[in-house]
Amino acid sequence: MGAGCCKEEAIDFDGEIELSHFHLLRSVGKGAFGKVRVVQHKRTKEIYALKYINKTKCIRMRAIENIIQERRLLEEVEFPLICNLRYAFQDDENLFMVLDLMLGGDLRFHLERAGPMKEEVVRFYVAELALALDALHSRRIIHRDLKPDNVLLDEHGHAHLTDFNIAVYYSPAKPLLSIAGSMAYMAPEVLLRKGYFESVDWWSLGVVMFELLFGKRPFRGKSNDLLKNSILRDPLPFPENAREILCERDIKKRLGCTPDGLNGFKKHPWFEGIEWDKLVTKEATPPFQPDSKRANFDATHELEELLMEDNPLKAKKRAQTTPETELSNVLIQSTVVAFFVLRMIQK
Ligand SMILES: Nc1ncnc2c1ncn2[C@@H]1O[C@H](COP(=O)(O)OP(=O)(O)OP(=O)(O)O)[C@@H](O)[C@H]1O
Repeated sequence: MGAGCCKEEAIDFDGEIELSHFHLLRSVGKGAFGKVRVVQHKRTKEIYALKYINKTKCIRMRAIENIIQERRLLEEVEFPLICNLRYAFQDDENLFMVLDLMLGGDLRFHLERAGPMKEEVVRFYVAELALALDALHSRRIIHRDLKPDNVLLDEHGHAHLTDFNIAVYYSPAKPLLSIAGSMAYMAPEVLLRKGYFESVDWWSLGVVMFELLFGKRPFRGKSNDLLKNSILRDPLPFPENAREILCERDIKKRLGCTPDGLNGFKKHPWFEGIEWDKLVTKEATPPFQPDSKRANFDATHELEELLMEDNPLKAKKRAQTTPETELSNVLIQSTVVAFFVLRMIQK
């Protein structure tokens, strides 16, 4: 008879949330600082996405401030069309964020798989994203990185805004100056460095709308200078019936930025037929439902994890500190302190 070798340790679900509270399931994605996998809470059986970020890598890539900001913003925002944060915790190696699971894949994946989308499909996504942007802006948050890669579909086909890595709080009294985001989606006012507010997100939404409709971006260039030139000077690309919706260089005329804000946007004839109230509650039926029998993500992440992972994710008790973990914890703590001191000074 074999010895009883593998009895699972009792889990204290009433204590602080930690990795051992979850079953680790398949990998669904990989970002610049970490990976994303499906997890199931062992007690509630709820399924989530777990985003985990290696602390050492994060320090090496000078990204701690972004990660802290992402977590902080997500803790304050809860909206049906945003990929919400449910729990956050850490162990010695990783920072963990448990998010709503989006099984429908991101819009970049769908663009690459099926090419340009039908107008009614794009209209639906643009309308949902407009509501998500408005929810952020009403909390004085600018996303700054809206692009198809950062829009995730749930299993029914509703669009959710995600990736708050470079999102920021803003004050109407203090324009932002820093250049942040993916250049192809950047508004002219970011590139001109004259200061900007939330109008930049409405511009990016226009670029996304164009890309979903036509399968290519409206402004292109082989170098950053050429791309910048294209964004600042090329003729505005929209077809007449939707031209002034977005990608309008004059901020005063850009929909979403006009004095009637989101209402101006909702009233535009291109959105005729959209039932805005039903969108917020997700009662509207999406015009495209992702295929639940196929993986809606790049399966190489999973393969890579199986074949190449030399340090697979495991639930570990937080250790007696080693010099290395001590160093990363000290670095993280001092960055957190510096971050909040800086914010207080800025206020
Ligand atoms: N909540 C989620 N549900 C399902 N899949 C997700 C979820 N969040 C992310 N993913 C998948 O994981 C991939 C990586 O996401 P992640 O946010 O880590 O990286 P990223 O978008 O490159 O951002 P970052 O700039 O933070 O690295 C996404 O492209 C998406 O396919």
